[in-house]
Amino acid sequence: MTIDVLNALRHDINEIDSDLLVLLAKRRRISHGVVEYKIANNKPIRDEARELALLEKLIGYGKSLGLDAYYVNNVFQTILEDSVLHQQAMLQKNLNPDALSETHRVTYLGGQGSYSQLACHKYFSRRPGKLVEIGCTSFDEITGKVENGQADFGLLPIENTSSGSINEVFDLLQHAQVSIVGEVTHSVEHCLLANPGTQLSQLTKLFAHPQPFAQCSRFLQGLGDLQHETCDSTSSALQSALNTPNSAAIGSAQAGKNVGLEVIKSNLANQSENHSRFIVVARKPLQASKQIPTKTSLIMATKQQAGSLADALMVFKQHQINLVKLESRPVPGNPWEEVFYVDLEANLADSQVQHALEELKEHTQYVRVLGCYQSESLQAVSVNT
Ligand SMILES: O=C(O)C(=O)C[C@]1(C(=O)O)C=C[C@@H](O)C=C1
Repeated sequence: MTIDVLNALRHDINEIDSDLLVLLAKRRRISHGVVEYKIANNKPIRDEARELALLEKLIGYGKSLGLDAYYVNNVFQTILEDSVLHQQAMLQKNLNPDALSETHRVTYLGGQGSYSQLACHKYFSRRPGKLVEIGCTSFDEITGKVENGQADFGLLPIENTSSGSINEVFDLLQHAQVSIVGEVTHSVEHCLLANPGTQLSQLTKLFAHPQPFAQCSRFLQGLGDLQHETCDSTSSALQSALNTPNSAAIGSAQAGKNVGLEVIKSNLANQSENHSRFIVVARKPLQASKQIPTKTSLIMATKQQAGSLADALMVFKQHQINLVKLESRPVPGNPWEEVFYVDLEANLADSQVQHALEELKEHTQYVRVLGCYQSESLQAVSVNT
């Protein structure tokens, strides 16, 4: 085969790929039309029976074209996830027209290439409008900018599959005057990034935010005696590595590429599936539609008596509310007192949630709702392939 033949084949592939994109954009536009029907008829956005029927039909058709079921299923699950999340975001915009304006001023930790920036792009890609990004160097600064109106939204990492809950953010939520209005999960693929030509064996110093250090602890133990320097954010770690000979930073491959650092080792995280969940906060709460899956987050301090936490949790059971997260944190200045962070798989507007909150008062010193928001963890429908 000559190079001309290869070029001709690549040209054909390019054309097909462009056609696929045109069709995907067209599909998305049509699904936006479906939202209007669902809003007008008060129907849930997600229709799992329709998704199942669609996937089964496509898998069958794919087989007749020589495409295996696994491949077809994967491609269309991705398309459906995009479709559902887009529709849900549209519905939320429809419900909160003033809060979700044409320009979103968003503040997050770090700058170019930080994981928070990647998560911010993912979240706002489904919420059309001009994005004005404001990088910060601490979580306090993020909530501060939201509180004083310099930013409309703030993005805070709250938990990670390798390192667990991010306590600093939970503690901040005790006093910050913000509401949780959304969440986004982003996969975090840590790499060791160094100036081009640097070998692993030459490294004497490592820069990273405390979170990547914690999430890659097993890999780092195996590296021996390297000096660790903690940085405010992954972006500042990258800059430090860039300016320090025989050093490296922990960050994403994309972030390294943006600033001219090379990947010298990838897949560093303790868990192969390393994901971070971020919450999106705003000054005022947003209304969350009952047509989409939602979470309600709250903080409560139980009474200082035996069994009060169990009694409080029983309230959720009695009202058949699924509790998906429970985290305890000390109260600053009050030794041995704890507050509990609770995520419920429910909508604040549901009557059973309202009743539960009322009953909860009997077993707690205080309860504060942090927000009710669209849950972005979508469970894919399961198809027999
Ligand atoms: O058919 C619908 O009801 C749609 O909203 C479209 C669509 C899709 O993209 O195919 C999206 C969401 C539903 O869960 C099912 C299907």
